[in-house]
Amino acid sequence: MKFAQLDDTIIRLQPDTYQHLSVWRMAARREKVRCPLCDAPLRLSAGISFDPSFLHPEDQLCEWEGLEAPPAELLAAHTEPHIRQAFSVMAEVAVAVEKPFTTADAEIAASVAASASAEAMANTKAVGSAEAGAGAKTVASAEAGANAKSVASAETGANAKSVARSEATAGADRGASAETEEVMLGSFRIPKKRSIQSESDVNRTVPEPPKPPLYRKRLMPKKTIEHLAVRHEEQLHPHQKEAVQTTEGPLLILAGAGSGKTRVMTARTSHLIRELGLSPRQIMVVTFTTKAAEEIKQRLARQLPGGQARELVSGTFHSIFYRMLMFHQSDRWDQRKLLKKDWQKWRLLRESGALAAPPEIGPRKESEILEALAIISRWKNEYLLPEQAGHRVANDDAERLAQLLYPLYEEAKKRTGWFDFDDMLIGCYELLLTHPEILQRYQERITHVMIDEFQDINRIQYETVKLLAAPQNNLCVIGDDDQSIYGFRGSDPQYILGFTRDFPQAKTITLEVNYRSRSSIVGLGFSLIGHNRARWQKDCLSFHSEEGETYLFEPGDEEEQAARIVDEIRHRIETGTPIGECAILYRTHESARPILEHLSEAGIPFHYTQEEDSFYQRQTVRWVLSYLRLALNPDDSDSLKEILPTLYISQEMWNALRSQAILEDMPILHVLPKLEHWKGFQRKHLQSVGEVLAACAACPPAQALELIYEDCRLRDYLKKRSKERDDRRESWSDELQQLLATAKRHEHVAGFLQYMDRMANQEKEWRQQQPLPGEGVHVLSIHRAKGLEFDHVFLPDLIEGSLPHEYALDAVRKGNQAALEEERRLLYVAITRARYSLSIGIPRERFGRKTRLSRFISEMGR
Ligand SMILES: Nc1ncnc2c1ncn2[C@@H]1O[C@H](COP(=O)(O)OP(=O)(O)OP(=O)(O)O)[C@@H](O)[C@H]1O
Repeated sequence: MKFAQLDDTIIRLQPDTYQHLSVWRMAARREKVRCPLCDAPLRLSAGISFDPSFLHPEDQLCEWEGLEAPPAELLAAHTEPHIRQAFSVMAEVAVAVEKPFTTADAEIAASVAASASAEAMANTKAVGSAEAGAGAKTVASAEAGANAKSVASAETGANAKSVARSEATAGADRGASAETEEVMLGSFRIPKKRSIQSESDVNRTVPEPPKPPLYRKRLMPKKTIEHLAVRHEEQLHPHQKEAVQTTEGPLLILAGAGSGKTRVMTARTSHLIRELGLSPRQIMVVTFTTKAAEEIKQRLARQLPGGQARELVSGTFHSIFYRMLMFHQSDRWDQRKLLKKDWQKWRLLRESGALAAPPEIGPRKESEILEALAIISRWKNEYLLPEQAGHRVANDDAERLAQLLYPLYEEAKKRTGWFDFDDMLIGCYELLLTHPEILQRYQERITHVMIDEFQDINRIQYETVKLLAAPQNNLCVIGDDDQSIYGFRGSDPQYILGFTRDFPQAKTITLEVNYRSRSSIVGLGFSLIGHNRARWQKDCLSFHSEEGETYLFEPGDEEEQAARIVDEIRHRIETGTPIGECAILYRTHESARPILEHLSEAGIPFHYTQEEDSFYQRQTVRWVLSYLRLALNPDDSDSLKEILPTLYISQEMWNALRSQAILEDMPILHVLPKLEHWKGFQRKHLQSVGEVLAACAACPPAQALELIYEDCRLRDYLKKRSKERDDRRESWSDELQQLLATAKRHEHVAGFLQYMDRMANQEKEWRQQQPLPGEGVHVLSIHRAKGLEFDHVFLPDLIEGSLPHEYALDAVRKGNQAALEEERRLLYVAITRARYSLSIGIPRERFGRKTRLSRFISEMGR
């Protein structure tokens, strides 16, 4: 149904009220949104492809379910003018669910409030609450009103001031002016300059209400794509067939996304064996992932008799090269000596004494060493040996450090027998180069080489392949320069772009028909990628004439974005989509967390490969949660111990503190300021921390967090710490905001803490227990999605700083466009994974800050 009751008010779902969806969703979670007829708690279902509605519980039959408009008699009981009603509803909901408005809500509320008469305002319930009207100054957002109110009601008058202060900072962050004097009106603050005394004044000064967020819009491609004119009855398009049947000499297959590379590779291998009589042992097929190699083998197994497919030399570069090394030099390449992780390399450097050797290195942070190791790895992939790298002109400090460390790292490995992945590539190349007899054996045995995803090859891989393929050079490379997304690992699209220079006799075949995606999806991808300069110009045709679904949606923030995606997935599953055909592809892991939490809450199984450390285990998150735990239990010594560094208390003081607590038989938090050791200002601060935490226990969790960030000075501490560590990413700030966003969904601190504990435990399960293939939604990074396809694809956070990523924007500011081109290719890969529908999320706020639309949106569509 399209309406519901929230306390005494009838709320209606129609385009001009959609901006309240996130608030109403939260009220619904607390069972405050009910059916006016049967009083059942209603769920808000607001996905992407359909308009929102309120739903009864599945087992509740009600004759109003599905009703579009409230019956007249119901409306008659709610006669307030629309504007006043909207204001009142928003104010009430904000207080009822203790959910501060987003900035967008606040702006709308402020302008709605200002456009109604002051008198009308005075009549609304929210106006006149003494504590809210305390005349707090300089708060820029309506959030502050709600906060000030709940803090005051928790009888922490002193804190109201500081919450207001912290909100002012947050408001200023989001671009609102914190300088303007304001007055309280209900839960809202209106700039004092805007008189609310007379209607005519109001009319003169009222700003236009901001554009309401877009619920959903069809995104049409800038460039129209033609459809394949002639449908071919056969399994292969004539160009695909030509690629399959061209078996002698070098061959470059330039293939657009979804144009059938995997199909061609399988058909070509099968053709070589079945038609030309080659043994599978003569064919080497290199794929980018082990999974892709397996897929080709499985497809071949269906076509070839008796286990022949298993004899094919196939796999990733690393796996094939490693097998060769093990065969010829097994003692040198013992797998137990493989440095798989960066921290192992760092430890090796540290323990070998390399870091202490040359004085130029000086004391270095772990992050600097790891950055230098990444540069070393890139150099090795480019086959730049230590001496050559040492002669390069270093671009920055990180490269200078890498130049110093490179020979030391190589020396340390040599001495101890350890090796890394890059050594395997170099090892194989040098083995073939220095042992002509071994090379000749391979050259005679392997007569045909095929390489998939050639756009992501690096120099050392390419040089090795050239050795193996010689002298016949039956080398078939397949790739799409537009899908080159591993620049940071030393891959370079220049190799695919320069293949015909290296092999002038090479034949080039272009596959231009996209068989995978519906036409508007193909069009969006093609329009976008056309903005890259460093690429082969290709035409693009769509096999399918149906348009498909391409949506932009604009949720208030990342939480609402996650809720919308999950509602849409639930709807798709209910209408028959297999669950494994839905995929959420993200640029960075921060985008995944709210989505995983919402999927978990909705009980929808998902596949997720954790690539980074757990959000819930990060130091900043642990500190914040420990503060909250201490607020609930001042005797929680583990939590106090955890936050000691943030209070500038050394571990030595810990014993004194514990003894004192036992002596005085008092909670440890209460003993804290009493120790004799403290200087005046420190004692004062510790005293205030105790008081603030006592107040936090009674606050809604979002307000409690604000108090901890500001009044316990956790934000100051984190800022200082990150400056000292020269941490340019400042990820702590995003972490604080993510916690705040999650806290806003909870009513009580205890409930929020329980939820976070549950998520932390579930996250461990997410890592270990994956649903069976096809039985879960896929949540994966765009990098990992390469080569895959799904019916419905969701792309969250298409905003500046996320995609394109901040580091690419930084590079652009320094005049380097290459990173931006790689970001564009990443988005191209993401778009072209979708068969039927593509939904792009643009949250208006993220991490509590206003966002800007990704520049890529206007490049691809309108
Ligand atoms: N000739 C064809 N007729 C019908 N369907 C085809 C044909 N060629 C390929 N397809 C289908 O198109 C889809 C994309 O094919 P495939 O995965 O081989 O493309 P790809 O070029 O490897 O894609 P990408 O590089 O984007 O990962 C698959 O579902 C495949 O079955």
